[in-house]
Amino acid sequence: MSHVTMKTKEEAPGSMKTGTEISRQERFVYKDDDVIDKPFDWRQFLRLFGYMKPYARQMLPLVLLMMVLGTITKLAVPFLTSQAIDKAIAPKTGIPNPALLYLLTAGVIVLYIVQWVAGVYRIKYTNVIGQRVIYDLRSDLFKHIQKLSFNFFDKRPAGSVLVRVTNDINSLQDLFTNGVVNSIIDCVQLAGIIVILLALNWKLGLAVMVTVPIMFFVSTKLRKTIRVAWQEVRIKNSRINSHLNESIQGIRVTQAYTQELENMSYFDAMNMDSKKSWDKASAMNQSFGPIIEITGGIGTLILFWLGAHLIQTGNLTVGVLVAFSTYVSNFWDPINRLGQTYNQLLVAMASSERIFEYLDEEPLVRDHPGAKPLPTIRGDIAFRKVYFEYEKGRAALKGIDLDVKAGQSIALVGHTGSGKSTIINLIGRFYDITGGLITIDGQDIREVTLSSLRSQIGIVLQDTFIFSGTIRDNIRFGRLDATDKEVEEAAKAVDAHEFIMKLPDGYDTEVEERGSALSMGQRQLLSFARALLADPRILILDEATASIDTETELKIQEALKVLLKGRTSFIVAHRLSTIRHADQIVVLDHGEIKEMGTHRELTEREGIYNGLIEAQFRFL
Ligand SMILES: Nc1ncnc2c1ncn2[C@@H]1O[C@H](COP(=O)(O)OP(=O)(O)OP(=O)(O)O)[C@@H](O)[C@H]1O
Repeated sequence: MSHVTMKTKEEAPGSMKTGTEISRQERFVYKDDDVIDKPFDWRQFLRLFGYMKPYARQMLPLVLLMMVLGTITKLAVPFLTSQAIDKAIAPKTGIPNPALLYLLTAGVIVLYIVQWVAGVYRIKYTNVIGQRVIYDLRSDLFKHIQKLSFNFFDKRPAGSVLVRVTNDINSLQDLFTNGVVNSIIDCVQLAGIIVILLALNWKLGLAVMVTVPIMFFVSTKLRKTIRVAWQEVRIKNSRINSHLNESIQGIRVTQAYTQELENMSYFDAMNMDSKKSWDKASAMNQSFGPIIEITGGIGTLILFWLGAHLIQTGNLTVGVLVAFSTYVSNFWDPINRLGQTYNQLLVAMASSERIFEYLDEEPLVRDHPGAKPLPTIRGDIAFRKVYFEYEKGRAALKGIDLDVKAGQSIALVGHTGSGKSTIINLIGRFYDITGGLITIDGQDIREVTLSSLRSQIGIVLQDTFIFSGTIRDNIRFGRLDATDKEVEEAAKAVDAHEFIMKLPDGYDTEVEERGSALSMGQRQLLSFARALLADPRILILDEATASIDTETELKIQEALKVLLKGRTSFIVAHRLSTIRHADQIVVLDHGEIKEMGTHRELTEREGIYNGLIEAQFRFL
């Protein structure tokens, strides 16, 4: 793996870079694969083809039957043609045999029909198998990615995850729908042609095939470079996709900073890069065609030269020569296709390696063996000497001790980066602590099942994620079996009902992903309703920092009171009104608790809290 950065111009050693150059060159960094030519990995190959297993029994026999029928009929036609020439049109006796000619012609027609029907059904069944395999792979991958822990997503841009679920899976599609079956057909056909050629006239057969090893050698060498070139195209496209995803997600910031032109020129460079690599690979690919044609031409030359000689010496009939020429022309196609399938297979192996890498990624946070479901909780939470680091050697929390009684509300305050979000991430076990113990009602949270723990914790994040769908669906996300009435009651309780009813279709108004048509305050109220509907014993809330008008602020404060009532709550608090009402305020600094107490207790001290409060007032 390597970091790939776009460079707009070559850096001269020791040259000075301007700010613009630095930002243009190093602004976007995407993690790509290197173009590597790995030895064939049989275990991975078997794992990949294991996906065909569930369908092999039902459909593979049918596919094989169609394949055999198709191949036999294809190979039989030239033979019948040779018989028609030698026995019906120009037999040794000199008397043509029209009856036999009609019979053989009818035979050829029947063979073509069988070949056509077999082809139609073979394609139909292989497509079904291929599509099912792709469906299974895609859904396995999606299911697995959903289970992966936060740390997995911390390390990867969304675009690159997206590329694996889309591009990499798609690149397997061709192999499964065409490649596999076609290559079996090609092998059978090739073997059939070789046997027939040798049986018809072994001398001529061997002479025609003399070019095969030469062609094989040349093409193997060439294909390797072609394959690497195509791999490069794939990597460049994958980088474009990552960048596209990032650009669209960040379009508002781009426009706000009027960076559109910069972005366009960066994208242009990427696009051009991709086009160039495509041109290169495609030109290389085209060079392969003439090699096959020249070899085929040499084969045909040998055939007619030696064939004519053999006919003159009475060792070959015209019919056999005609059959030979058809077989020989059918000989190069399978060889060509086999080479292509081999390339396709190697590309698929590279893709499947990337897919399996994700599938093999174990969620860091998972149920321990013997984990029991957490019974319905009261909501006592305790932190005992809790240590945590996201990256080895960089402690984010250092020995946190905290006791929270059921029903209490805790406000977490502190400078940016002091560890507030980290604490709330640990309660829901989105990361596992590196030292110490966190208990809920006296139970170590690592000893209970994740689903039983998380289902009893409600989380309202600062970035309130609204999914595409109706307002009703978005609130119901808190508890999927809630009735419409319950959804509306939750909305009423947090005072969201009024604004929802003003929307064009009320609760049935469709909102786009991220709820961009809603205001920040509205999104927040919706997420409160969602959390209220879930009715968790423990509530975690990352308060939005964005300033909202006083009226909405009051609304949110009222909604919060409803939401927090009777629940243990942790709030990353930014507003004085929220902080003041908390039962305990925990002041964090560089991952440690520096002060703890009620608002009154803390304001009486000359500590960090006082400094934070004063700073807030200074800006008012
Ligand atoms: N996903 C992550 N990977 C690595 N380090 C992280 C990650 N998230 C946070 N950190 C680091 O852990 C420390 C604590 O971060 P945390 O997000 O808990 O701070 P915070 O108090 O919530 O800050 P803010 O008020 O700015 O949200 C910081 O030094 C931060 O850089």
